[in-house]
Amino acid sequence: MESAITVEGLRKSFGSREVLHGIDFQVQAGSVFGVIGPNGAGKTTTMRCLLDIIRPSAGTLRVLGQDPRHGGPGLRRRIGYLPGELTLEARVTGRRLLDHYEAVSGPVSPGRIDELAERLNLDLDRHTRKLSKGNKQKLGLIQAFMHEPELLVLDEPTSGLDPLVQQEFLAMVQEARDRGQTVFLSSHVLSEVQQAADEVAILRDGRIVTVATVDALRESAVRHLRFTASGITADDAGALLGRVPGVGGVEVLTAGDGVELTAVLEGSIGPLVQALSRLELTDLVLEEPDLEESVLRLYGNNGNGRRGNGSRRREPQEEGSSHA
Ligand SMILES: Nc1ncnc2c1ncn2[C@@H]1O[C@H](COP(=O)(O)OP(=O)(O)OP(=O)(O)O)[C@@H](O)[C@H]1O
Repeated sequence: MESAITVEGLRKSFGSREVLHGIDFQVQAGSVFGVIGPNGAGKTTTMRCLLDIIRPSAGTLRVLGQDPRHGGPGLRRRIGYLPGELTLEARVTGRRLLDHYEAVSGPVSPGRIDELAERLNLDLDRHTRKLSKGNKQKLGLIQAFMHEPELLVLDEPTSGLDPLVQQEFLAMVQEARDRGQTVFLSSHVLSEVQQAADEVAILRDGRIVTVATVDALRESAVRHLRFTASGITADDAGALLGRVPGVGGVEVLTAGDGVELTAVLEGSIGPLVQALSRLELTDLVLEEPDLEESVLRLYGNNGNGRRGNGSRRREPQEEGSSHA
């Protein structure tokens, strides 16, 4: 598949301080690609290089088949950009401001602006200076989406939005993808990238820790499990669970008539279900895969991409007896 963005060996220094240390990734055309990372990881700097707002210190960039340095206004019109820090201090209404952006970004279908404003619940007749942070963000989203650009570059797009509007935004991203547009977005919240993106790059301290599909992240994710069972001792339940492949961190919370255990499952669920079928369960909770935890493990303690302490497995005897 054709790539909408190609980044090779991207480095950026501010003065003597290098903040991007050689980044490589590709965004396939028509896909949603999320970059996540903690504050200061380099997400905004990467986006600003892609838009030629700042110039890389080294590396090769291709955006919609062109070097952003030479793409000029023609390339710019093919991109919808939501900056991370949106400053809207003009004494004009939202509608006037969007008219101005339309003159710059190219034609917008009739009714499109009102449709987006309605979806995001934004009053376009209010002065932009008087808008709250969330409403300014909505205006920024409308100007990025309104001309249906081939590529959307969205820096922390849900910042300041309430949950209902966040859901509407995610629907807009899916629709853009369905129309064949490419979406490149950043966030420091994994859950929203996870909902929206096909692929995720994890950035930390100016380096890519990993690039993975959301499905792959989900498969490698850990799940937390809790159950209560009757007619079995804590030792036996602990020993049984301890023998199941992929199960670790077994803790026995209570022991009375029955037992309550918590554990962590990594990998396939099949062997666990088989083991549990031998118990008289009175309650069972298997949580959604915790991608946040997997990503933190991928960060590792030093962000070098090695897996952290995924195997917290102890001997069954120890598990069963030490907490009972
Ligand atoms: N114009 C600049 N001059 C000097 N340093 C800068 C400049 N812009 C960014 N930096 C530094 O580059 C590093 C990466 O910043 P960047 O804004 O790209 O991170 P980020 O991942 O977008 O973080 P956040 O989630 O906080 O927005 C930070 O250490 C930041 O202080």
